[in-house]
Amino acid sequence: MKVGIVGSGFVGSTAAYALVMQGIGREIVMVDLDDARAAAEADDLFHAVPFSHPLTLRAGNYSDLADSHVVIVAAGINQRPGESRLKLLQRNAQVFRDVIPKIVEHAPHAVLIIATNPVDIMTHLAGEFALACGVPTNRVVGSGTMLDTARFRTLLGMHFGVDSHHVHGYVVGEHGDSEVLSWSLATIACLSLEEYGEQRGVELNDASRAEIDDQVRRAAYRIIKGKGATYYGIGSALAQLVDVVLHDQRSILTVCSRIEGMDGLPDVTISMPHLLGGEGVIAPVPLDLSEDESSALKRSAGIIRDAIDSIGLIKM
Ligand SMILES: NC(=O)C1=CN([C@@H]2O[C@H](COP(=O)(O)OP(=O)(O)OC[C@H]3O[C@@H](n4cnc5c(N)ncnc54)[C@H](O)[C@@H]3O)[C@@H](O)[C@H]2O)C=CC1
Ligand SMILES: CC(=O)C(=O)O
Repeated sequence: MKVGIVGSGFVGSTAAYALVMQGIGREIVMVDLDDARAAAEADDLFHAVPFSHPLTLRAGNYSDLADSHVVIVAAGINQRPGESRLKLLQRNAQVFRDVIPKIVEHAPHAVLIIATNPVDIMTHLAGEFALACGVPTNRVVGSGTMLDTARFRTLLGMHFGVDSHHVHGYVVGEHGDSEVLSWSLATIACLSLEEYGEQRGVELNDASRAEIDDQVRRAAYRIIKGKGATYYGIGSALAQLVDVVLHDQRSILTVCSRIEGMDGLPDVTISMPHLLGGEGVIAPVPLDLSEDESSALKRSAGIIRDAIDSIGLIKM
């Protein structure tokens, strides 16, 4: 099972590392505008194989992506400290005009997993470019709010003293400043957070909610200020997505995909829980959000829609 990675910087190479460590896939090909960087990352990663799982890993060009089952796209620029993801839009849209048609030309049957920011809009663009080349939009999936959901679950787990694997709760909407934490639906052991907290004697007051909200929403800003980039969380999320596709796992994850006409949202690519399998998106799963969360989701969808409109018609 072959996995391509286009954009072999921090995110692309950390995703490759997570694949190697977990033995996901049998062959990995790393592509980058900067050939020397892709070659160096591939060499370094290949030396981890004897300590993990047998697979082959090498740098290549677009034609080497032929027969890939999945291609991760992490090409483009990253935020500078203090910069929002939306600020990257024009420059990364230009990168996608270059890379998506080349990927689709050489790997027409692959599921594309998009990580480049702003990921909702880049996934929308990738979907349009791919569709123009005959690839259905269900095969274009963005990592969306998988990372934000992981951050939310981690912090709730810490607050309540529970392993985050046993905390269920989603972040939906934009992977960005307007994202929506679905507090009203979060559960531990099938109990609402309030019920679980009451049982265990752990209070969840307005101040702790605000603190968790800030820690989730502003996580990337803080990490980028401290070390220039985030990559371990997203690398792990991307590896999970590859695993889901390669093994047709039918998992439910908060990826982003193009959603047309759901719950009064505009035609937009946005993160919601989605059922995912070997061909990418099977279906989004609408949530019964509270009134406030539902309004916040509509607002978030409007921000994504405006950003899509701001780059004008798709031209390749
Ligand atoms: N979706 C998410 O949750 C996350 C997304 N990101 C995003 O991932 C992207 C990559 O971030 P990093 O890996 O940290 O950046 P990086 O700068 O380390 O790597 C980006 C790579 O893309 C390559 N590249 C640029 N233009 C290209 C082109 N036309 N064709 C092929 N390769 C090209 C560059 O040479 C570079 O190696 C950024 O947009 C960042 O914001 C980062 C973290 C989380
Ligand atoms: C950079 C980014 O999108 C994140 O860490 O959430």
